[in-house]
Amino acid sequence: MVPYRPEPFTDFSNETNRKAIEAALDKVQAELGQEYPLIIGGKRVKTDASFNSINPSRKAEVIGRVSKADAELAEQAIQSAHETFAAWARVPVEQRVRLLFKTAALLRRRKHEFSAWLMLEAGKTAAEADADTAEAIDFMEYYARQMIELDTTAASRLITLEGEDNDLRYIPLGVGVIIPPWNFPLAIMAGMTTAAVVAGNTVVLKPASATPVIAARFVSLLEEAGMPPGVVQFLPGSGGEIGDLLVSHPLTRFISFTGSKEVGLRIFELSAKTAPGQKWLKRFVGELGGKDAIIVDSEADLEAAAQAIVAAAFGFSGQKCSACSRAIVHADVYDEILQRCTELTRELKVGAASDFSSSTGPVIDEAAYRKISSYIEQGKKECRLVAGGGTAGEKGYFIEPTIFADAAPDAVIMQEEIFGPVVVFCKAESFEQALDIANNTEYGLTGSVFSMSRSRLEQAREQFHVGNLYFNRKCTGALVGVHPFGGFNMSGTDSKAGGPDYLLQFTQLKLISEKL
Ligand SMILES: NC(=O)c1ccc[n+]([C@@H]2O[C@H](COP(=O)([O-])OP(=O)(O)OC[C@H]3O[C@@H](n4cnc5c(N)ncnc54)[C@H](O)[C@@H]3O)[C@@H](O)[C@H]2O)c1
Ligand SMILES: N[C@@H](CCC=O)C(=O)O
Repeated sequence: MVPYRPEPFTDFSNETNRKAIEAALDKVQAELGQEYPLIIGGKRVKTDASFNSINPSRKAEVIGRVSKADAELAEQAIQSAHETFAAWARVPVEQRVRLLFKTAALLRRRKHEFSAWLMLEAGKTAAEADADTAEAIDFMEYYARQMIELDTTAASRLITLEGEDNDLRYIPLGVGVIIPPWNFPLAIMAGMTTAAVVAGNTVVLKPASATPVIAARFVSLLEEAGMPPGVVQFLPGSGGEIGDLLVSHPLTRFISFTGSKEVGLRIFELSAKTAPGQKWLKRFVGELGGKDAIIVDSEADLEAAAQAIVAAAFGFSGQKCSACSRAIVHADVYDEILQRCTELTRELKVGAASDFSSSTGPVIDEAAYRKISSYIEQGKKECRLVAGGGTAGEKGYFIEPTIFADAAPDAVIMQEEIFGPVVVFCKAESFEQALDIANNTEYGLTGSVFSMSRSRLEQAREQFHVGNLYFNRKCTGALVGVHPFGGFNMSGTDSKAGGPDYLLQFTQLKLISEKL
């Protein structure tokens, strides 16, 4: 087994690669409109109730028609996962690990196809889609190795005592409910699902309603790689309709959620209640929102800072929990940075994600379009609009990359997660004040500091309270195994996805001691 290394990104300026993704787009385009049933116990279940997944770049285009689970089918899914758990938990680790290696290999061979699905269903440009697919591969490659590490080293960490044979092993928890977001609809969904599965759990996967087709295709890939029936139930449906049942069910042992603070808090509170017949404390793993800031010090590489702000603010139209939604800039360099960011932003082209000339695509759906548009109106009341602000909702959900300036630290658009292509500039009179402004939201996910001063970087290392802190680089783009990902406060339980401790959340430790 070779050491883990992150999957290289694809250079689409290379003609061969460009032709490959274009061919994949043609192939996927021809497969649009298919029906996607639920999968319970390995059986396909087609329901009368269904919903369409649409292309946010061309909202008249149906990506697929997806069956919709109701309470009865959610109950069946939990029961199926429960019935399968005993057998799956006994499958040797090397077989569970092999499932992830084989799935990663299948995905690697078909990565442009899956990236094409991401371009059409999630509105990701080729580069953003490729990064999402690469991260899905990385999660599986990394968690497979982590599971081997846990399984082979646990007992060796015990203090040996003469006259005793002591064994320590990581065993699974039970039935997990996996609830991923739509914004990394392959990577985060796959990472959450396969981490739980490789640890020996069985799961009910409720995909995000905006991106169920990519999830369906990933589950099929797991089956192709040899996953037994009943290990993963595929249960698309309204979170509002079946979410509470899944979360509060007595057979649910843990919930792994990635999404908004609002929904995450609801699930966290619900999971704390003990249902009749429940005989464990449910575990909640939650990765929630962010209001991430890039601080630019008076002594900084201003061009690098401006490039990073624009890339982190408008990549995937700002629809990343790690996005730079606040630029906190020292007064000495404020006007210069703002000017440069404005220039760079005006060079961006918003368009259909499958149009290779687009710098960024649409936002995900009507609700997001309306929410971001309302924040833009709020920003016009609170701040100075410097770039963008335009919207175009006729064909798709397009919003111009938007810059606001001169915000007060407690402005609404400086405090609340917008989750769109909007960045707000705020002036700081000192580095200390910049840190105070950066720390003054309820979140704590990512942040960056641009400074050439070692003492200020060290001050930020201690005082900038975020789970992923970057120096002199953008605040998005964590790599699996390199930048374990998760944050503080209302950004969640800091599960550190892609990190050495992540699998621990889906296992429990058993000690067996024998007197010799
Ligand atoms: N911290 C991270 O690692 C991370 C990563 C990606 C996204 N996010 C956050 O996710 C949010 C955007 O994603 P989103 O719009 O999908 O979030 P969301 O909270 O609207 O939905 C997340 C998931 O929860 C489901 N859901 C909705 N209501 C539910 C309910 N009542 N019960 C059970 N499930 C329910 C949705 O169908 C979806 O699958 C942003 O806040 C972003 O910051 C965080
Ligand atoms: N892990 C991703 C963000 C995931 C949330 O949307 C990054 O580091 O940019």
